[in-house]
Amino acid sequence: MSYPLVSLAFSRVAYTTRRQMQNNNLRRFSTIEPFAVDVDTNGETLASSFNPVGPPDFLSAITVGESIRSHGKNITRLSSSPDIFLAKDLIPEEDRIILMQAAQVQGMKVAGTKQSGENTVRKNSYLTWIDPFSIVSTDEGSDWRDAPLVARDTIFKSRSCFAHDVMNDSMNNAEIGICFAEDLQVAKYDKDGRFDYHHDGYSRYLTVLSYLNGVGGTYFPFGGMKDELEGIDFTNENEVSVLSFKRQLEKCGILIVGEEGSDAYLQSAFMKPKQVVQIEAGDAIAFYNYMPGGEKDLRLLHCSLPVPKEKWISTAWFRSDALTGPFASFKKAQLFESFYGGAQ
Ligand SMILES: O=C(O)CCC(=O)C(=O)O
Ligand SMILES: [Fe+2]
Repeated sequence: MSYPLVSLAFSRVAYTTRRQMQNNNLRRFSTIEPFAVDVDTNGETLASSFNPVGPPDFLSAITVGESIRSHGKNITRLSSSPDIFLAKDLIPEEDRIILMQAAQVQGMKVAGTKQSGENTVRKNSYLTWIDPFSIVSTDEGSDWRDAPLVARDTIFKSRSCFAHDVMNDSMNNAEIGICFAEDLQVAKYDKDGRFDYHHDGYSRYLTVLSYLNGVGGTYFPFGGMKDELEGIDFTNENEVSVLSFKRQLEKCGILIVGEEGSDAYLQSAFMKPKQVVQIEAGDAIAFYNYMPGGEKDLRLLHCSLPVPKEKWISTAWFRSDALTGPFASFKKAQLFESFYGGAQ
């Protein structure tokens, strides 16, 4: 039995497993709701909630403000729809020092991500990438030479805590067609450095951002705004119209602050957050940038506000070219079938 290729002509493919098709001899598709699978068996309930580009089940299960302990870390849900989590103490101090030293030794480039046109959206910001698999000798005794090991460990912890089981399995099996991790990015902002509103894009379905020196400044205008956002299709808008919508809101979003405190940010008229979350050095936030159907979720727009002092972060990005974009539903049905299909 093959997949209903005819449905591929539509931008949405029915999320119907092969087993279901065999059982029901049915081909269902919808151009409105790709995951509206009728629920009449446990298998189908599982299918309708199966979202490999979302949080793992143990995190999906917790509500905003609730914490759990998993993989040795304390994880709290900061927002639901969009999903944002906080992990305490993801990177220990000695590893943070190694990453910052290695970035400097390796050399950091001016970060100049371009938006359309010539405007660069980052200011006073520098970055480098730490290759987790570069072969290094520790003979010479410099701590920063351990950086690849630290990068590997950081990426591994990030995905163990935050990637869906299916994605972790795929990464364990090096199925890069489904999911892979980028090298670890280390970025530094000088005082007044910033990174304007953006969506992480490039099929980066999961971002795990760790604060290396305890300075925050990350702002999610639509974090923690589930009810206010009811009925708005954030996949059909463009970033400009989404941001103009934001301007209508009196108070919105989640601001992450560190040891620098919130005053510097709140004095600017730039934004009025609904919630301020305090982080410490070593803490990490994780967020999921794509909808189950593969569309960019613009509720995950975020920025780094201009920082009052030097700021260091490292970022682990997990990408799925297969599960973002127009054929995501099709690929997801295939994945569901291979992971859960046999169990029914
Ligand atoms: O520096 C921050 O707080 C945000 C960084 C960020 O959004 C990115 O690197 O994509
Ligand atoms: Fe970002």
